[in-house]
Amino acid sequence: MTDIRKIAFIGAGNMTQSIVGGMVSSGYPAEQIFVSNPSSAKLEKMQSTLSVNTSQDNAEIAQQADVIVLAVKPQLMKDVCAALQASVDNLSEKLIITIAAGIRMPKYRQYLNDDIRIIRVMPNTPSLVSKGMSGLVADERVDDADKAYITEVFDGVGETLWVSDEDQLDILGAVAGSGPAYFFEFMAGLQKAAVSLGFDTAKAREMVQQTCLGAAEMAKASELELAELRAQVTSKGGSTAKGVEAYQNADLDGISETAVKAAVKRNQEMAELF
Ligand SMILES: NC(=O)C1=CN([C@@H]2O[C@H](COP(=O)(O)OP(=O)(O)OC[C@H]3O[C@@H](n4cnc5c(N)ncnc54)[C@H](OP(=O)(O)O)[C@@H]3O)[C@@H](O)[C@H]2O)C=CC1
Ligand SMILES: O=C(O)[C@@H]1CCC=N1
Repeated sequence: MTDIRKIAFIGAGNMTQSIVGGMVSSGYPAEQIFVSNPSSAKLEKMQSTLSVNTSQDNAEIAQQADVIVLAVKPQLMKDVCAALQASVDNLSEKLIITIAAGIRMPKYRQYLNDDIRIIRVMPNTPSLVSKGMSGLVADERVDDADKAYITEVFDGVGETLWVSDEDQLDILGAVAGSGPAYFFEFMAGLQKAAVSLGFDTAKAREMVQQTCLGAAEMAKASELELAELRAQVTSKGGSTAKGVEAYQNADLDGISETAVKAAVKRNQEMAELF
């Protein structure tokens, strides 16, 4: 990192723990990271495992930070922002990052202040193991130094993709933000199948996770189309063809499209609701 700023995470939930864990592993100085949460257990864990600064007072850490990351559930965002607006000086001098799904930038200007510099980031939990995929979109008031800073932070925990507008961020969120959940669902199904045929859970899990990891790494390393990689596994008249046929008969592509569209729709609904 070339540009180290004091960064305060409001909310110490799953996503903050993934991002901060990945940041510390990638060398971001823990003493420049602040995390707040109403209850203490998650803070104590983060303090002891990552040596970051913690507080149960959002305003206290926001006040001293250069960058504020809003990482609470969308339904709490309005109240959390209102409390910050009432208690933190010079909000417009700070860079505001929000990772909440759905809620659009004009709402934050309404809740915080008209002059804020704001970037929306849509990360995912594999940030914890530095394999995250984060989408970003910035308000026009954000300058190149802010963009470079936040790109470097999220590149440190995986890969980043800037998108042109918030509609695209909703789609990216439905694919990459939610994607790990779809993937775990699929993995759990494979694991259950192995168990139902006689393997114990530990062995079933090992074979599923290593297979998925290998396939994902191969897809990333290869320039071949995914269909070609699939064809390489599928011997003519062999066993894979029968398995793939079962997935195709159940319309796996159609299921994925339905899932992504449902998640996009919910992002749009949350934009209206919160
Ligand atoms: N999880 C994911 O994969 C992704 C999540 N996101 C977004 O990240 C945000 C957080 O999600 P996630 O981490 O999963 O949610 P979690 O519920 O795990 O975390 C939210 C945290 O906020 C805390 N909190 C509640 N009230 C306040 C408050 N007033 N001030 C400060 N903190 C508060 C909660 O504390 P307590 O538990 O003690 O009440 C909890 O620790 C959401 O907006 C979501 O849309 C985006 C991309 C991916
Ligand atoms: O489920 C959610 O709303 C958030 C956004 C992407 C992943 N989790």
